[in-house]
Amino acid sequence: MAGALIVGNWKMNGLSETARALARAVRDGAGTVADRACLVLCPPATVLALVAAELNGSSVRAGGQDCHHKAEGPHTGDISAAMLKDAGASFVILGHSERRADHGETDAIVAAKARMALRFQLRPIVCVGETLAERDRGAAEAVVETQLLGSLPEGFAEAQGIVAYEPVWAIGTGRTPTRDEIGAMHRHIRRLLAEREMAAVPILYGGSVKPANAAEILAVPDVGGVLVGGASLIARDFLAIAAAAP
Ligand SMILES: O=C(CO)COP(=O)(O)O
Repeated sequence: MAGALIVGNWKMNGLSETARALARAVRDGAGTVADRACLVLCPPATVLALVAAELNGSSVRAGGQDCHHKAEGPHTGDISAAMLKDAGASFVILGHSERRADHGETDAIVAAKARMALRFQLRPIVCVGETLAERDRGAAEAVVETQLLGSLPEGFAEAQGIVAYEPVWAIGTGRTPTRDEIGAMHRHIRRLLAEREMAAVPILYGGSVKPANAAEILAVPDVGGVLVGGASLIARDFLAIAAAAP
């Protein structure tokens, strides 16, 4: 896979008709950015199979937003890595801050989920990021380091795992870190990965990425792509973000 990874996290948005139309519009526009970006759509699990069917035969891939840390069993309401794979996913977002906050996901659980993803040939996108309070007290790098080291399983780099840096205070707020702040954190993550022989792992930035700031963010050294929430629900905006890849 060459070029920047542009991943759309639809979160809890998308019924069949809108999901199908959005997937189709992204698929139809993907050709114009194929030379510099790889597109991935992560819809809710209920529409994953129909999104994957729309994307079939195109360069755009589908992904899940979470998977369980066990392979199968008595876990009412949960979705396994094998189910995501079966529905057409090739990626899965793990440890998103909304899940860490709403579902008490610890680093150890995120690592166990990532292990499942690897077992079922899904590329895990493991999210890390500090809160505003943590940044304000100068703990951002330490927090991200702890999350990173606790959340990545053995074999992560070999299975083409991906890390996403998403400062919690930038998600859905319209507020983004400066270029220097993004660069410093990505450099920090790059060094931590390199020390563990994971230098090739792509590092995405996420948090209020829009067409207006995408070019600036994607040009920051060590930014290998973006994880897009709100703007991924509008095909034109998502494709404009992809077109901003250098
Ligand atoms: O959480 C995000 C992607 O996973 C970012 O969301 P927004 O792009 O809506 O800020």
